Amino acid sequence: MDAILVVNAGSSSLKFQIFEIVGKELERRIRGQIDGIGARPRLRAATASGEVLVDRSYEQAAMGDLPAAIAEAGDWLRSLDGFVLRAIGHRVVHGGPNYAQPILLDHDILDKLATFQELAPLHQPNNLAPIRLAMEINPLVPQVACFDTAFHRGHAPHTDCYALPMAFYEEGVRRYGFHGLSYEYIADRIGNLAPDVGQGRVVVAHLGSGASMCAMKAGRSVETTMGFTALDGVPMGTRPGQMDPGVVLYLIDQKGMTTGEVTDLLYRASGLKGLSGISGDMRDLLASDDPRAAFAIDHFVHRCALSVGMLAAALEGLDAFVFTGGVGENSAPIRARISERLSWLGVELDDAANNAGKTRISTQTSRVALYVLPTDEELMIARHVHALITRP
Ligand SMILES: Nc1ncnc2c1ncn2[C@@H]1O[C@H](COP(=O)(O)OP(=O)(O)O)[C@@H](O)[C@H]1O
Ligand SMILES: CC(=O)OP(=O)(O)O
Ligand SMILES: [Mg+2]
Repeated sequence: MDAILVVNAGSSSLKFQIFEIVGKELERRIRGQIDGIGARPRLRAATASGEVLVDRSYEQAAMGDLPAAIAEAGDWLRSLDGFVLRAIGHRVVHGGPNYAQPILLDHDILDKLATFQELAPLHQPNNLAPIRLAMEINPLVPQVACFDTAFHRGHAPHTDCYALPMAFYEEGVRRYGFHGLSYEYIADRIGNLAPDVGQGRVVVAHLGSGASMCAMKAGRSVETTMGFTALDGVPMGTRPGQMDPGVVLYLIDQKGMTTGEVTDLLYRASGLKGLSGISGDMRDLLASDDPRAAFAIDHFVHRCALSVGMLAAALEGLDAFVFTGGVGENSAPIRARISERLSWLGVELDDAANNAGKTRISTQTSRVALYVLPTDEELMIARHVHALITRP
């Protein structure tokens, strides 16, 4: 069968899906992921009807990083029969100032995308590695990059600049924003689920290992919490979120830290992991009775609540709030903690609906509708790829 393979390398997971091309439609055939990379790696894949094809756990040392996961997932995918790959779609986190649309990849473009590696060190190298691998193994199969930054590209310049001399903006020092494929999918989903809400003022919280929020008006991004890199905004599994840049100067000047050491601290050793000293995985913190775990969760909830205030100000009001991403989709207690902090905005959580994992989790009287919508970055990528390869 004719198929599109989609690859999505996140900071703690490698997700993949295979879609069959059925005329103008796409039908999901296989969905898989290696998650818990660096903590408790596990490869799982299933058919669209839920039949488990593989479920393998690994020692942390056996799969300590994304490249190891890419190799393992690649081996497993190559063992599948029956698919004729018509294209491979990739999530590429940083598109810089010039890539605002999905693009057919060649070696030149790949080299240009590699220049953004320093702006997304946890992602970009891992996004580009499977592209290079597939180019070697399967040079005739078209490959398409879909960018996490693209959905935010319509922001007004006075909102996506930093208050630095404008020359920096011109050379690309801007607030790009990320998780755009997730937000684009959610905008589409909410537009179908509740068309009035989709036309309104919506804040979407993508809370995963990386986390950000997006303010949407009529389905378009107008503001977001992440910036030049995926370090900004709300605290994450291993990244601090918004921080005074003076701290970085202090680390370099007073502590004598090198660029590499600061990069490592900010991308891999901060956030929930750094603050708790226990883990960057929200599941571990929720299960722990160590007060440092509770402290890190308090900080996370506090910073999320502040960000919603900022984004509601950008929208001049709020009609709906959506939880998505690994934490947003799966953790009723975190949703409850954040919702509680939004009561001043007119948010009323329906506890029973929240605990039952319903799609709509606000009460009938809530001024702001609350939703839990599982994201599907891979489907969004597959749609872009399909449109691009079938374009006349
Ligand atoms: N039941 C759960 N409760 C709390 N957190 C969860 C739960 N399930 C998954 N998570 C969190 O989701 C994170 C992964 O989210 P995901 O969006 O898949 O991450 P990535 O950034 O790698 O794409 C994990 O680090 C874990 O902390
Ligand atoms: C941009 C980003 O942080 O992505 P992820 O959440 O997949 O790590
Ligand atoms: Mg992700």
